[in-house]
Amino acid sequence: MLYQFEFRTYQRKFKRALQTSHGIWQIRTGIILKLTDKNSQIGWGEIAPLSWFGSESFEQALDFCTSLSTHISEETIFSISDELPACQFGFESALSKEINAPPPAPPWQGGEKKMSQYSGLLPAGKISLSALQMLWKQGFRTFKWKIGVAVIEEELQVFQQLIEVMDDLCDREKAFLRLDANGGLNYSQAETWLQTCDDVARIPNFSVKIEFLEQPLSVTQFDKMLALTAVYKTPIALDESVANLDRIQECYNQGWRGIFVIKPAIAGSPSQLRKFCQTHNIDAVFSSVFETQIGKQAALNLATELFPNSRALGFGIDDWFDDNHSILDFGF
Ligand SMILES: O=C(O)CCC(=O)c1ccccc1C(=O)O
Ligand SMILES: [Mg+2]
Repeated sequence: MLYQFEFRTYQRKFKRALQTSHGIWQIRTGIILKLTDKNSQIGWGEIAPLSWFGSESFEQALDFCTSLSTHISEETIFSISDELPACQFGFESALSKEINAPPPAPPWQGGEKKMSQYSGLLPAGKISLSALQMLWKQGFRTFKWKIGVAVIEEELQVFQQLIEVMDDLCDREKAFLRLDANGGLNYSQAETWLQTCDDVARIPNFSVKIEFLEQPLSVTQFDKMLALTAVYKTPIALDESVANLDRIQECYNQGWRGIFVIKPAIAGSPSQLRKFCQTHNIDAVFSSVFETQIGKQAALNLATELFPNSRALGFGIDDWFDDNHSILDFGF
């Protein structure tokens, strides 16, 4: 079967630039795909590359889309190179036709998931304290905070304030905090953070649980992260190290049984990812790459299918964009 293929690029501006240990990110660029079959049935997909994470770049994805003809087959889609994982995701999602019209309803308006099933993303630094209050009011009870951005002494201080504020907000319920270093710590800093988190777990009557430390060290230091899991109680989650399915498989084969952060939009072919997750019992956290509702819906559908009762979903990022200063033209 041949599909008529059309695409549009988009640009979305962050309200406040995303700061990670990789640097500062101001604008999210991506591509919306539209496939129309011979019965005029439409499937939508999204390519949201993250080149600093190891996926193809926006330019490479755009070159690929431009190189295709206006009518493409399933064979073309299922033979997209593994070098283009975000394209594999976008085209396969469009093929599945599960997303009917852009933009699909936000998941929390559909009623199938509550805010408490998402993790809200806090900005790096002290401003996280006011962001926490806002996200708490919206119903989030799991939060992720970026570390490895400022000097460690400063971040440890904000961390103590953050968990105190969280504990004060808790009324019999529990709250969870994830720390994401984006590979920006050295070994001794990683030890300091893990020890600090282990200490939090021993505070009597404390309502805040440190769920995990995400990607403390760089991708090249897999063995060291594996070693750290044997020393500290606080779990470690790999993110950059498992950016695509090949890397997920590699880390699994090298003995990783800690948490895997899966970002479906850059992980590669969803059908291959499905196969892997169905044959290996992994502890997974699904996470956003700041895709639009189209990619997000496809990613969440996969997450819910594969891990129906999993950890909070890392898709609590809706407040991050300023769409009055964005170019989002889905009017095909
Ligand atoms: O995972 C989440 O909760 C939010 C998404 C997130 O942190 C993220 C978003 C875009 C790029 C990288 C990352 C990351 O996890 O490092
Ligand atoms: Mg991360």
